[in-house]
Order: sequence, then structure tokens, then C-alpha cells
Amino acid sequence: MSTRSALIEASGLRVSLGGRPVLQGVDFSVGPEEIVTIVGPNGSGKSTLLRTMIGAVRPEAGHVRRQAGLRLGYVPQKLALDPTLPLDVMRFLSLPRRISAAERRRALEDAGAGQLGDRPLAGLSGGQLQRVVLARALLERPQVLLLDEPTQGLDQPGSAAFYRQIEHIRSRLGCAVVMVSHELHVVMSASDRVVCLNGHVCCEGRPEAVAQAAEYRALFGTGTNGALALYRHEHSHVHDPGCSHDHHPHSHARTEPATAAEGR
Ligand SMILES: Nc1ncnc2c1ncn2[C@@H]1O[C@H](COP(=O)(O)OP(=O)(O)OP(=O)(O)O)[C@@H](O)[C@H]1O
Repeated sequence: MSTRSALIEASGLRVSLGGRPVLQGVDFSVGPEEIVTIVGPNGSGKSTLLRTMIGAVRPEAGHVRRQAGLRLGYVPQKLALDPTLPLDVMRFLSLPRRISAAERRRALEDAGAGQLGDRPLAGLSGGQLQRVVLARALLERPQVLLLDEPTQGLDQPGSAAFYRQIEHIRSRLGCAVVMVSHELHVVMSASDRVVCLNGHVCCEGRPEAVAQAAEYRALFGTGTNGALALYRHEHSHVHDPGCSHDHHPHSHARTEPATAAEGR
């Protein structure tokens, strides 16, 4: 990603929370219409990286550059919603600022929740609520949509449907998407680039390449190998040479087609 074309570009990020280091030496960027998925174990700093990108967390070192006037849509991991609020979906989308009914309906359609407008917020399932929250983020007409574990609590078909919706949104609105996920086997088909985070960037590249990388396997194992064999393999990821995980000394070589066959 060249510096000129990046919508958001972070370099050398160091972040500590509660006196403990969470991110160190993290470089990250997202370009126009790119879908970037961040994967990593619990506590690896994924949410913190997202929050640093939007300016909610200030890094101790490094910097985040956002294109001037960039419109962001951020969907946090947990929305502090009072489930007893007597609100229907359309009204929820008009708070705190008034938005025309046509715009709200359009956003619900884009989020795949067109039929939910009149439903009370309190009665929605987790997956339905997730789409409504996504619709709310779309009202900002974001150039970058940042989603923190948007498929948490969804079953696999539910997750897959949600990711298809994200692809639709990307092509209709022309926005970039940065998404935190645990589920590489589902997101990989929709992602242009996967970043594997564990306090630092362990490896990144095209999904099928990262999924075969020793760094990725050290963190997640090989649980998706059947699906991975379907992907064309390319030598298109880079490693952090300072990564402390147990790397195979020839891990680049291991990502060649022989390894893909090995995973079947
Ligand atoms: N406000 C805070 N104060 C102190 N420590 C925090 C705070 N927020 C997060 N942390 C710690 O920072 C580390 C990274 O948290 P973060 O939420 O970014 O990880 P994550 O990769 O998103 O995790 P998960 O997959 O569990 O959501 C964790 O050890 C967490 O306990």
C-alpha cells in the first residue's frame, strides 16, 4: 500500500493499557475499497488496533495518518444498549441526530435488514441486531468501515451471510472495510488481505497465503486445512522477522503448493 493511496496508515504503533504493552511496532494501512481482516488470539490487541486507528486510543509511539476529512463508520464489539429501551429500529437509527426515513431505509437495505425497520430493538436476535448496528454505521456514508468481531455469536451460515453482505456494501458504497475476526476459514474468501496480530504483526498477505504460513498455524493450528486446499496458493505474504513464535526455518518454502497438498 503506497503512502499516497492509503486512507488510513499507521506506523510504528506502540500502545500500553493499564501499564502493560498491548501493541508494539505495528504498521497497518488500508487502501480504497480494500477488505482487510485482522485475526489473532484473545488479548492480542485487535480491538486496540481498531480503536487506535479511529483515534479513540492514543499511541505512545508511532502515528496514525487518516486522509483529511475521512468518513469512518465504526461498529464496536459490544454496543452498550439497554435492551428494555422502548425503541423500534427506525427510531434507533434516527438517534442522536435526525435522518430522513428514506436514508434509514436505504441503510437497512444495504445492511440486509430491510424487513426489520418496524421491529422493537429489544426483540431482535443477535444477528439481526448486528445488521441494524451495521446500518447505523452506514448512515455516515463511510469511506472506511471498521467492524470489531461483527460475527460474534453468529453460526457459520450466519457469518457467511454477513460477510456476503459486507462484500455487497463494499461494491455498492465503494468503501474500504477493516474487520476483526477469529474465523479465517469464513472471512478469507471476502478479504483482500489478512493481518495476523499478536501484539505485533506476525504475518500478513493474501488470505490463502497467510492461512498456510507457519506463523498463522502456530497461533491457530491447521483446523481449516480441508477448505484451504481449495485456494490457489501464492507466495504473497511477509513475516515479521522479530516474531517470537516457533517459526519453521523455511516457512516461506512451506507455503508452496506441496504444503497445500499436505494439508488435505
Ligand atoms: N482499558 C483497558 N485497560 C487495561 N487493559 C486493557 C484495556 N483494554 C484492553 N486491555 C488489555 O489489552 C489487551 C488487548 O486487548 P484487546 O481488546 O485489544 O484484544 P483483542 O485481541 O481484541 O481481544 P479479544 O479477541 O478477546 O476481543 C488485553 O490483554 C486486554 O486485557
